[in-house]
Amino acid sequence: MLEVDGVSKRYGTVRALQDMTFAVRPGELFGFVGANGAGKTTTMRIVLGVLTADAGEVRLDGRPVDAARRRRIGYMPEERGLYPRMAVGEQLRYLAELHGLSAADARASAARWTERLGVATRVGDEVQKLSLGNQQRVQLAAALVHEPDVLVLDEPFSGLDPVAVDVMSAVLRERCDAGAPVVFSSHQLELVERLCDRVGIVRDGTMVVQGRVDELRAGNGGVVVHAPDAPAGWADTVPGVTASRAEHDRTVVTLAPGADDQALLHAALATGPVHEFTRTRPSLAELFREAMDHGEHAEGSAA
Ligand SMILES: Nc1ncnc2c1ncn2[C@@H]1O[C@H](COP(=O)(O)OP(=O)(O)OP(=O)(O)O)[C@@H](O)[C@H]1O
Repeated sequence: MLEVDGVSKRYGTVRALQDMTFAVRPGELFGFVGANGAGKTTTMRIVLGVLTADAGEVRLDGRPVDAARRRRIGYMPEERGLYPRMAVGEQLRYLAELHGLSAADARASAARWTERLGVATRVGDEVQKLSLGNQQRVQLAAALVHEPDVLVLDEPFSGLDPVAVDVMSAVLRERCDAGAPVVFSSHQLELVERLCDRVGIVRDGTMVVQGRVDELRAGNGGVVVHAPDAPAGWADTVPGVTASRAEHDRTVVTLAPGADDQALLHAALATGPVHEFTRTRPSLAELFREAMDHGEHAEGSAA
């Protein structure tokens, strides 16, 4: 389990992180989202020890992350950081050996990951000669080549074509299924929604929303009702309804988190026939916008 606990960080007068707190469990894919400058990269750099926190602690399996524990983390930094003039295979073997693998294991691991990530034919080429998307595949191979127990990836999907997105998604899911905690940042919210078990939304250096994707989406639900004989405002007095509006011949109702939709259904049926009663769920993008607008603290499920 990877825990970021009460981490704060300033760059001079800029407050980059304020009491940043979240945990990623073994076998969990955690999506880290937030506006530009929200503090995602700073958090990841602190996890990897590239930066030191002013306050708070990062723990791996309950213990502060020291040099030995840090070696168990696979990291894809935002600034990437491969050696442009070194050949792909040589670079991966070097990184694996740097993390303690024997020469034979490093060779086998580099071969396995370049094959898995579709860059096996490029092992002899300098990194700078690869397209950006292929460099990114190599960057993921670099994060994985020492067989880490934990993955921390800063925007691994940016700039990838749809096929590469599928490869990257499959590999991340695979590592999770093997029991690793995996955290990655992304601005591609549809992808995060589809891929992640849990998400955290960061605003101004603080985690403002976190929870299971399905629970967060279910918690703020709405209902579209088509009850043609219902009088205007029929839903307004139903318990649990926080807002309702007419949209063409439908009523669009917002329910409070956890409200019973059956009370609404009974109220609709009491007005006459009901031809449609559909639960709608906000997308992660809508939840994100809401979190940016309001910024209140909200917990989807216990962290
Ligand atoms: N080296 C630095 N010196 C001064 N301020 C910095 C430095 N690095 C980051 N910051 C500031 O810290 C805040 C958090 O930046 P950070 O890069 O962590 O955000 P981010 O969520 O990763 O953003 P993005 O989505 O744009 O990558 C921002 O206000 C940024 O301007």
